[in-house]
Amino acid sequence: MPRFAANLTMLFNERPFLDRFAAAADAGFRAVEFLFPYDHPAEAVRKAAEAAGVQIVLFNMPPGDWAAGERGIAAFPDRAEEFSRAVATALDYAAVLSVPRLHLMAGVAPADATHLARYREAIAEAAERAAPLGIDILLEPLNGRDVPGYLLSDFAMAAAEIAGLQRPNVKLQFDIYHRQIMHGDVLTALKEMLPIIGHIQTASVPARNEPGTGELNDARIFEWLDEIGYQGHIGCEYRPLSSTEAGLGWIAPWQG
Ligand SMILES: O=C(O)[C@@H](O)C(=O)CO
Ligand SMILES: [Mg+2]
Repeated sequence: MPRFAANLTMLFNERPFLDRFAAAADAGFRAVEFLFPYDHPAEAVRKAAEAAGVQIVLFNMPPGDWAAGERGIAAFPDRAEEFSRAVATALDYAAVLSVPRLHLMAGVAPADATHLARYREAIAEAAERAAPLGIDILLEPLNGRDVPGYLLSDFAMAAAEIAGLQRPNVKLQFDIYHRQIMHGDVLTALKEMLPIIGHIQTASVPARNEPGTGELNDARIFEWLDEIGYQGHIGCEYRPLSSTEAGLGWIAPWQG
């Protein structure tokens, strides 16, 4: 049976961030993920998750100036010091929150030799510092329609980077929504990439709403993940069509 994690950046965001943990638990979720916890002290986030009885399975490292459109700083040679501080911040939060994986965003940058070399160096640094804490560093290709110019939009490139780095705690964040927009062939790719997948996320395509409302047979994909032996969580990273709760009918058959 697939295990779903509510993405608290997109779901239950009718409420303040710290209230979303209890709302997710009330809706039957036992796990959550989100983009960024950094507006709140780690201890406050830990207490909210603990009180709700939910496990936090993923969040992102600081991405630079998100409001200004930045989507990561890893690929920029002149941001190396800021990147090192971001690693420290993310690892501090992950330790308090007992979170086993962090998404490292590349940045909106050309995939030229300079940016690629720095990207690899940054991933290696994050992986090296995360390894003793048992934390995985995840790379997620983002589709080029939502994030034009993002350095990592190709799943084969992500797989090649992970293979090239040869660090067991660097893994792929396979977001089915981005995969379908960029390449399609979702079932085959999930099976082939399973050995390097550290986390999966889902949403309908193309509108990024509830599973079951788009062009893919999402129920079949969830069955497939069981068939191929995926053991991790599936992050529900979609924008509800109306309220979060009103749109949760799709999950009933999977909540046991
Ligand atoms: O798919 C996404 O957009 C997220 O998983 C993310 O981390 C970057 O926006
Ligand atoms: Mg995603």
